[in-house]
Amino acid sequence: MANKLKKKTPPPAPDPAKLKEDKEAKVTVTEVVKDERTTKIAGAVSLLVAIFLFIAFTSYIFTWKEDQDMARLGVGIFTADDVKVTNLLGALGAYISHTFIANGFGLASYLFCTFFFVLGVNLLFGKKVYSLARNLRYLILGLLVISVALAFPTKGAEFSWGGATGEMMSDWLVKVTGKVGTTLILALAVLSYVIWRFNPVFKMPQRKPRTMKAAPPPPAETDEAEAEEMLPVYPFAKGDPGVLETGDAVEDNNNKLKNGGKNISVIMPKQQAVNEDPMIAFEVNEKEIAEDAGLVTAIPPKEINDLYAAGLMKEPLADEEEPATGEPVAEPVTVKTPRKNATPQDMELEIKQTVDDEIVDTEAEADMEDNDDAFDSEAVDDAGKANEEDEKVYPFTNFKIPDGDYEPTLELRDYKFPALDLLEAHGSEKIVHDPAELEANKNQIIATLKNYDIAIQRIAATVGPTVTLYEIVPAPGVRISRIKNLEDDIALSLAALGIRIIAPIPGKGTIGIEVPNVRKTVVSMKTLLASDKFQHNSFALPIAIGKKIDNENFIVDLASMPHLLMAGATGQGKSVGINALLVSLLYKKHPSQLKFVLVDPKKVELSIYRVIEKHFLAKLPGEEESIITDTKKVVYTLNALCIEMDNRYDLLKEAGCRNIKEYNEKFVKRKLNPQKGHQFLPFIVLVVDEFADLIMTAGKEVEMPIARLAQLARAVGIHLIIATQRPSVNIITGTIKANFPARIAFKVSSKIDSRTILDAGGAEQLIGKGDMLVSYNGEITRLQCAFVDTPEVDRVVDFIGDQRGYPQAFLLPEYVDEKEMEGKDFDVADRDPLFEDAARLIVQNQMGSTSLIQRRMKLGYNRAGRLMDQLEAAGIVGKNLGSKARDVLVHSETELEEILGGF
Ligand SMILES: Nc1ncnc2c1ncn2[C@@H]1O[C@H](COP(=O)(O)OP(=O)(O)OP(=O)(O)O)[C@@H](O)[C@H]1O
Repeated sequence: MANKLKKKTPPPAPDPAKLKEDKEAKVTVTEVVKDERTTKIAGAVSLLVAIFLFIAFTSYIFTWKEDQDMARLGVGIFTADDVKVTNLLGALGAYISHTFIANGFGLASYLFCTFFFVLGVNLLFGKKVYSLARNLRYLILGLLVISVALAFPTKGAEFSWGGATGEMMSDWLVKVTGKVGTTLILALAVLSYVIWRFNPVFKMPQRKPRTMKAAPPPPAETDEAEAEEMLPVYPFAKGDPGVLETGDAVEDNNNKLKNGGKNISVIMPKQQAVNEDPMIAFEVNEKEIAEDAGLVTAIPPKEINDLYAAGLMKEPLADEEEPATGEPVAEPVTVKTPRKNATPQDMELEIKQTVDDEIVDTEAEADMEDNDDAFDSEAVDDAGKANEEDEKVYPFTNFKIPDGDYEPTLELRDYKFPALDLLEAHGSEKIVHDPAELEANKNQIIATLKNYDIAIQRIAATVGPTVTLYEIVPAPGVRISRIKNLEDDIALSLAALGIRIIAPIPGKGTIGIEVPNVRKTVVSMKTLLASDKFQHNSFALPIAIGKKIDNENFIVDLASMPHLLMAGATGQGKSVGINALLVSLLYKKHPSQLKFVLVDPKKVELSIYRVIEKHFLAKLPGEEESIITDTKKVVYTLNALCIEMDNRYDLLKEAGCRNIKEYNEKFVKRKLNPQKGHQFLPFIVLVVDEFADLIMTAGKEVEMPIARLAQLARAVGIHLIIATQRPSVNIITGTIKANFPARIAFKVSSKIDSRTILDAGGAEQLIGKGDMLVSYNGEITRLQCAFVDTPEVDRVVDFIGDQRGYPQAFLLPEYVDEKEMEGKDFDVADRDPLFEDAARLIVQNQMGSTSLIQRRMKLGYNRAGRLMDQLEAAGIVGKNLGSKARDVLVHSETELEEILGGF
């Protein structure tokens, strides 16, 4: 040691000339002003001024009497010899307080403290923590309103509550409007100021959330500053919505967090808050976070026990369970906040742009009305004036119909599409942001990870209607599987049900943690249907299902799905989901284009649609009820649908078309002869509300036709929506599953059920009430299902049902149970009831073709073949000639009537 000390030689003295030269070259006044330290010092000074004013003013309230004589000396107070002031801040405090309070604005002068505080914080932290412009507006208006409001009722009092300015303005007001007028004006002004400044959401202090709706309405010319006013507010930063930095403890009652927010900066990106889908970027100061690591242990043992009891401890998801959250809508855009004196700890404003652009702000709601009109009139226009234009785009069919072409809607040409105002917005359409909740969850996630020595680079949040997605970018070298294995720990530390970890989010290189929001937002059907994506798409069967986490509307084409399997435990939103699908189709399709076959073993869920029987429903010939509830009838109906499918395939084959779209186009262009059985083919959507019930009672009899339809019916425009409460393997068999690539899972009771429906876990962790996972196109997306209430559906179907419909429901082909017909084939007495009709058809057309009977009489192949055999036996047609049509032996109808009369 001694040696070392000895060896240590003093550094060589710097060359003074050189030093001088350097200094002169580097330091300029501008640089001093721009220097980060100068700004920080200015910030500190400003904060000091705020504190100084606060103490001086407060002290003045108690000492003004003693000090007022001194204060009246003006600046002389600083030079007079015998000055004795009692203000805590001495002569300066007394003088300034007197100037601000007595000569100025009375107690409203406290607003100056907030102004300097805001200025100080902004300068000190080198960023726009609070909006200065907004505070300036609050200050100016507050000074005017508060000073007059205080001066008026306290006129004549010893203490100058409203200051000289307040008194002067109050006197003037009294002179102009009288005492009563002044009272009213002031009451109004104070009320308006309070509403503007502390808006009504502050009435709920238990959570202190702030919705977008709660933001003050922006003035006509919305600028950046105004936009900021719509940002959420931190509880402790009351009145300074938007941004938080270095907050003290953010305490969330639900999460029992203590001391969560220190040294973490949060920026609420204003642009997104105004639009929708805010991406809230948290920047993490890792060094300091280490101190927060103890947070997890802050959960009391009792709560941990509760969480165990609530079943929160669960196995981590297996690899193949990891679902994709939505399509990669747009890559996050990173915008460096333009500001001076950037330091390594500086924040970045990360904005995740979304595709969708409606909802969330109040403006969108106002637009809704316009959308209603546009949507409505467009549909009615298209339907009603179809033949007034030379060439028109047929409503929602996506092909053009020139003059002279067949118009399928002609029979119901006055049909009016339901208007959007039949639906409700369901109160809050606004995504609720609770910054305290976000902050607390973020801190918990970081702290939990930190506990396991997992460092992260960044964490960002996307607030959805039901859940918030926290995206984590782990530090280089961190194994993803480690984070995945912490699912239970994170769920435990957040004390919330329904947490899912997606590691990694496909295509993004981040890890997602979905945490349910404390306050959830209802996604109304109305918003979805009013959206541009729904109104202007080229889908054959557009269905609005719900909203993704990033608030993008999930609107897809049922025709390309092409069938949908829905499962979910009872009470989790299945029926609402089915109604949402049906209502979206009713809003987009003309009765000539779409028919529903509704199967409802529960007998109550779909009966509401009975009133649209003559417009949109299909049923078996001779049936009273159009909603099928009886299992036997369901079997008949499914088989009838199979016959319809076969018949349609025959038609398509004959027309040389590959699918229903080509066929209908050809038919509309009058290239197909209706005399040969051709007709415009509407889409048919089969909806089964409780599939499990059917399988239990009819088993294979139901499963087989369903599987057949699912395999083949797509090209001929028959689509299936099958829902079940019990997604067990004996209900959703391999055959069914294989043919339903698109599946929806509402909350289910077990992971096994989730695997049965989605081939992946996750649905057991949903939170119910329309929270769902959709497996579509190989991706699993979490959605909040659109909500449409029964009264709304009632209004829509009544609106349709009140209009003129077809004379009867769309008739499906008749199905006769083969077993019932056995042994009756050639018994003349037991001849098929349709024998005479078939005979007339054959004689009229002079064509002994089984497929003609099949198509025109809407019969299955077997029954048509049997009829043909009976016709042969009766001598009406000749022998079977293989692929060629049989000879017709009766050449006129008179001759036929004679033969028939003889039987
Ligand atoms: N998308 C949604 N948004 C908000 N709340 C919903 C949503 N879907 C369902 N709910 C709530 O959940 C309740 C139950 O929904 P629903 O009747 O659709 O359940 P279900 O799964 O069909 O039940 P069941 O199988 O017993 O008929 C509804 O009354 C509603 O309050």
